[in-house]
Amino acid sequence: MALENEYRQKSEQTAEEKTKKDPKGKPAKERKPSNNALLDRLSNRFDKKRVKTILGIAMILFSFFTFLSCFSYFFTWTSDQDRVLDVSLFGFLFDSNPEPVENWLGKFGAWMAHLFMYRWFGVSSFAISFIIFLIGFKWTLNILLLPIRRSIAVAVLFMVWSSIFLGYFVEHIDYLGGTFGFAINQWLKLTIGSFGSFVAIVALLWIVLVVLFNADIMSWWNRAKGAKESFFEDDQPLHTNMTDIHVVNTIREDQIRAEQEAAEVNFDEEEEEDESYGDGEEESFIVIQSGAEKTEPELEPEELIEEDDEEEGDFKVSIAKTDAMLSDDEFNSIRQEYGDYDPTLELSGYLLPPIDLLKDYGNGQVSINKQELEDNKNKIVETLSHYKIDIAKIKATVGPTVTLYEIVPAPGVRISKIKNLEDDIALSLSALGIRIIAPIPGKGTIGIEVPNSKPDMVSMKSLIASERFQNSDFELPIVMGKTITNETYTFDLTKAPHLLVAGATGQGKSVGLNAILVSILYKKHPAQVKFVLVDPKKVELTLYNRIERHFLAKLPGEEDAIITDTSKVVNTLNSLCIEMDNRYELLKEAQVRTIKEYNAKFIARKLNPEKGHRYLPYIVVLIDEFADLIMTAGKEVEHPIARLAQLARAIGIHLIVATQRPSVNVITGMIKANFPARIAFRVLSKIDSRTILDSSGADQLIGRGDMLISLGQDLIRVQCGFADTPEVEDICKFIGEQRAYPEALILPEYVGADGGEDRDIDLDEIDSMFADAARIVVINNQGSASLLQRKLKLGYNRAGRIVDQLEGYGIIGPFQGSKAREVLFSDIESLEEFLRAKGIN
Ligand SMILES: Nc1ncnc2c1ncn2[C@@H]1O[C@H](COP(=O)(O)OP(=O)(O)OP(=O)(O)O)[C@@H](O)[C@H]1O
Repeated sequence: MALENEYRQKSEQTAEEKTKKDPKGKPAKERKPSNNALLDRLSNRFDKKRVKTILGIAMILFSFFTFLSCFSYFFTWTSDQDRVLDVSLFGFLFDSNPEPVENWLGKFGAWMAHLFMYRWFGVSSFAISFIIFLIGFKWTLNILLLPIRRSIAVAVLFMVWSSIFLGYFVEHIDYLGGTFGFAINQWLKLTIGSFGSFVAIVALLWIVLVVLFNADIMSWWNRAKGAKESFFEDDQPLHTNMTDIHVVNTIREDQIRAEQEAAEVNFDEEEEEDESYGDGEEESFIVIQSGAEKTEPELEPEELIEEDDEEEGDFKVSIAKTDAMLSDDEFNSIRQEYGDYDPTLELSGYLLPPIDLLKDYGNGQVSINKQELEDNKNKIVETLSHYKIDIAKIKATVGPTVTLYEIVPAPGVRISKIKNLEDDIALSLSALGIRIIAPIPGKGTIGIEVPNSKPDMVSMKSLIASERFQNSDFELPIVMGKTITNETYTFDLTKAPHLLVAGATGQGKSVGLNAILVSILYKKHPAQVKFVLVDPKKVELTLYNRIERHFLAKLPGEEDAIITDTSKVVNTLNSLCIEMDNRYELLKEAQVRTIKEYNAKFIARKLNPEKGHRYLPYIVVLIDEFADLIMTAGKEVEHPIARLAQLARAIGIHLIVATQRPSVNVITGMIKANFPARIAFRVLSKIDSRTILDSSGADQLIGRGDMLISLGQDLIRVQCGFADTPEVEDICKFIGEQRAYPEALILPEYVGADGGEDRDIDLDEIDSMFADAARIVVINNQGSASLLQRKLKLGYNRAGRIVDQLEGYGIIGPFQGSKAREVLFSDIESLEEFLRAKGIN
């Protein structure tokens, strides 16, 4: 119905327009065309598209002309050269010599061929004809034979190179390398000699291949051995299978469509018989002549835009034409030209730090002291024999700092008996840091780890340069150190997915954190990963200030990216929670489950940036001195950390939390549950070791980078890689001096804690029993109104109000249905500190 009405309205409008026409049937505006209208029509006639088409035809002709004249040059140059040598085109075309030239395309052909073949690039100049033809063809027929920009780049670079190449080998045939190739070779041979020139030319070819195709020679060779592929498919190794791509960059697609539309407009214009009737708008419709009003049923009413009738009874209908569709080939060729999205493009010249910024400590080999091994073995066997434990077999594996003695006990020996002898064996070996692993998982032997008297240092250089690390295809590769069997220990932070690091002061924690950061810096581009660094000690991470605009993220309006102030930590963590929620929203819209899938889709241009999609870098949040933070900010930090730890793995936010004091009020159950991956440097007590690792062992480490890593399953003893502060400084300097983004990655704004959760609760309104109620819920570890009712003899309503206030202050968690509310303070001391800070008694 609505469509019918619309159609009727349009018919009426047309009738009105008809009455405006003069008796001869011409539209009123056409009767006296003003000068302006004429000008408009002229400019319409010579619009950009038409000029392009004309130029395109000229270019195609010219390309054929240059091709033929150059081709004929091979046969005619000997007789023509005298005449074209050193004369201008004009002088040559209008000289008085009546004798014809030999070139098949006359004087102009002879002159052009001489220019291309002799004066410019020799035979390689055919590339010029090819480029002109390609552009002409595109402009004329709007058909892309090959990706234009890429083809020009390929043609020009190869033209230059082959001209030099031919000039090197065949000096006496001028038209092979042209004057360009000849002159460059002259200069090269003079400067670096004949052999040097040859090497330079080969190197230049390599550079050209790398520049154009990011050439990986070996993979080409392998592919060449396999299937035969087309030239331009071959040279774009990054492209995914084109047929899989369903969405193209919409801006680009619209442009192409608009261009095609424009092309047809002009075409229609010429078809029209009475051009004086057409104005710019009318020209964009196909004109269908019909006998009478019968056309109506065949048209969608909304498509009918205008009727332009000259004679009564005749019915001329204009319909809006539908959008032109690209053929599959056209679509793919455009996409080929555009290529995948490259997140690193903005800093495309970025260089990863070179390995020589790191120092060698030792020769990277484990030094073996046979005498020591023998002595230790004897002492172990002796000690055990004192306790009547017989050994069937003993074997030693020497690591950088520790040697593992594997024992196969005689049948009938109880394993726990050996385990209990830890201290006795340590005494007999007079060594610290003996650890007994009974049994070694998956081996059926008992391990005794004994520190070497002269431990070897593991340099970060040897780890970074290791094949295992360099060949790893992890998303966030970390190389931590060497295991007891001297293997490089690497893991993927995204799989961890969060790390808890603990160790008493001076045991190598800061060095370990540097190893983590350095690993990522040696493998990742600034577009791929960002760090949020929290350093309450204010001195440990300041080195990384230099890479702020490359690798760091910060809150809007903040001066420093490295956070040293506790209150800012709370804001930053909450801001990260917002970023997490935003990222989940993006993932939902993209219908993917992880950041990896999301980025892959974005790179393949399947997600539209206009809809808020963007390439998502990983965010690594590193918090040093977590204990300090918990002491000052309490639950305010614990809460967002727990939230991030629970949810952030899929959207690429990974936490590394380090602490000197791994006590239970710092590493609470909530934190522990969400940090399955733990690294323990030496701690001072068994209890601390249990808190961090859920087992003892960290208290028996020897310090100086000796550590235990648990990524969820087994405990692995690793000697941490060492990179000294000046080395880290050099790496940061190297990165910092390169071109950077205008600023650090800006995190979403968060209305701070001072203005956040407890802002809407007025201190004056706080119940006089609030502090007591808070103590009761913390002591009883139960956040319920009924508890307060009972203990404080309160009415239901007042107890309910106090519970709301406790929640508002972050002392208890939100309402959880039938479950009791979670109490967010684990001990009364931290609550008292919190209450004092808030001025509540
Ligand atoms: N992997 C290692 N190899 C060799 N020596 C190391 C290693 N790690 C640490 N050390 C030595 O131990 C010293 C202290 O290390 P580090 O500064 O990392 O301790 P820390 O645990 O961070 O102490 P704090 O918590 O007080 O900052 C270093 O200066 C270095 O001499």
